[in-house]
Amino acid sequence: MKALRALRTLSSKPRKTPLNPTFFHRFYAAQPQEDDSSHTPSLSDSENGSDSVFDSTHYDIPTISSDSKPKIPQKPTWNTKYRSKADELIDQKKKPDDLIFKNSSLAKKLLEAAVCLPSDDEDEEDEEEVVKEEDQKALSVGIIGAPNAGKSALTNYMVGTKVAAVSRKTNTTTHEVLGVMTKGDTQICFFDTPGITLSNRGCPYKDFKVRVESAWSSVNLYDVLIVIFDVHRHLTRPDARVIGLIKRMGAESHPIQKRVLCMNKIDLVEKKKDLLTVAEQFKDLPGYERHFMISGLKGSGVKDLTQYLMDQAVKRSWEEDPFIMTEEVMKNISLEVVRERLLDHVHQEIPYGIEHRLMDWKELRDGSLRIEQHLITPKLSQRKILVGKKGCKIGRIGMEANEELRSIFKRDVHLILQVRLK
Ligand SMILES: Nc1nc2c(ncn2[C@@H]2O[C@H](COP(=O)(O)OP(=O)(O)OP(=O)(O)O)[C@@H](O)[C@H]2O)c(=O)[nH]1
Repeated sequence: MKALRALRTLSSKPRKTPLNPTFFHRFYAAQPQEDDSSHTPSLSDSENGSDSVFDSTHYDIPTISSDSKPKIPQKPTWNTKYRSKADELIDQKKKPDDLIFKNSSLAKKLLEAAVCLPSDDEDEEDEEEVVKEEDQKALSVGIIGAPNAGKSALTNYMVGTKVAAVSRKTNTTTHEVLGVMTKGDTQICFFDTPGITLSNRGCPYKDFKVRVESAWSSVNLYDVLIVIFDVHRHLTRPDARVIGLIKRMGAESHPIQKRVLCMNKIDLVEKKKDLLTVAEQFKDLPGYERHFMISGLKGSGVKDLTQYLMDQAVKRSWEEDPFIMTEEVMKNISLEVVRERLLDHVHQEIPYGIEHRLMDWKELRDGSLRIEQHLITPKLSQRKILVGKKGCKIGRIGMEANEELRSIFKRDVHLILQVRLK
């Protein structure tokens, strides 16, 4: 939500569609916060020992400067004898058959692509051009689905950076996050709605209620609504509530909004004909303009979906500056990245109970970032699990997060994570 607000302020123009005015419960804050540890019962040194702190300067982490040393282009390491044999097989000169020719040229292209360095043309493709306001097109897209359906993973894949924590547990989307994809003259803003669910496992009731209400109230405000569900789960353990959601959203076509149904996680479905059975089940719903079979995590089918969305964009000036990643957004990303690592490494229900705060954010003279975050646990036992033996768990979380932040922000990052008791 903070990211959302921060990005909105970039635009001097008032937003035409008021997007989701509802108050979202904030699980964590992106603003550096006052350390109120003075108000909490103080810990003895042994309880709050140095192993509860991860400090990236204590580890041998490569720096941007060490990375940027000129790289000598690597020569292929294959044995030339085998290479010429492979060439021979691929060419199949003695059998000029159409299919063989197609396969061999495809295989050759793949080989070439695998060994060649990115060309200057590809670099240029990534460069964004200034698009005049009168030429701009825009689209707002909401993604709705049951918890764990893969909304965050799909958003991340399409936007291309970490905007929402993805995890194995449900209800990880604790606030609405805006992802912006700008390609050519078109800008698409994605709204990753918090899960609509009838089960409140893993999150307190009050929070749960706010989330459900806010998700429903935002549904009608988007130009396009993606209704997403986990098709693998649907085939193995169909959930009546998910079927209810799909049917409800597709019951009748919306006067303005276009709705599409996305069957996600197709990579997990072994028998592909099972997908057709599911498609058949929902094919008569008049509310959906298109059906897509996708894997938001692996990317299959996402290109078609993205193209469909690009085609829906209308002449409207962009809401967001495509060139700027504001500090506010960076702060949120730093929290999301750490949270994602946390969810990956701590398999108990702990991540939902801890408070996650950004305590300090500084851009240093050399351009690097110093980021300090605190993980505050309600129980000592939880703090111990998070810290791990001699600090190995928090160390691992910190190392991985530091590395990822460095690659997202393209600068050196000095990350400090402190685990402490409430
Ligand atoms: N194999 C596979 N796993 C996926 C796919 N999409 C998402 N996942 C996994 O499913 C889990 C849930 O994904 P999320 O993107 O966090 O789901 P969500 O709908 O945002 O979840 P909530 O925040 O709880 O509403 C994660 O472990 C993802 O890695 C997919 O296409 N294939």
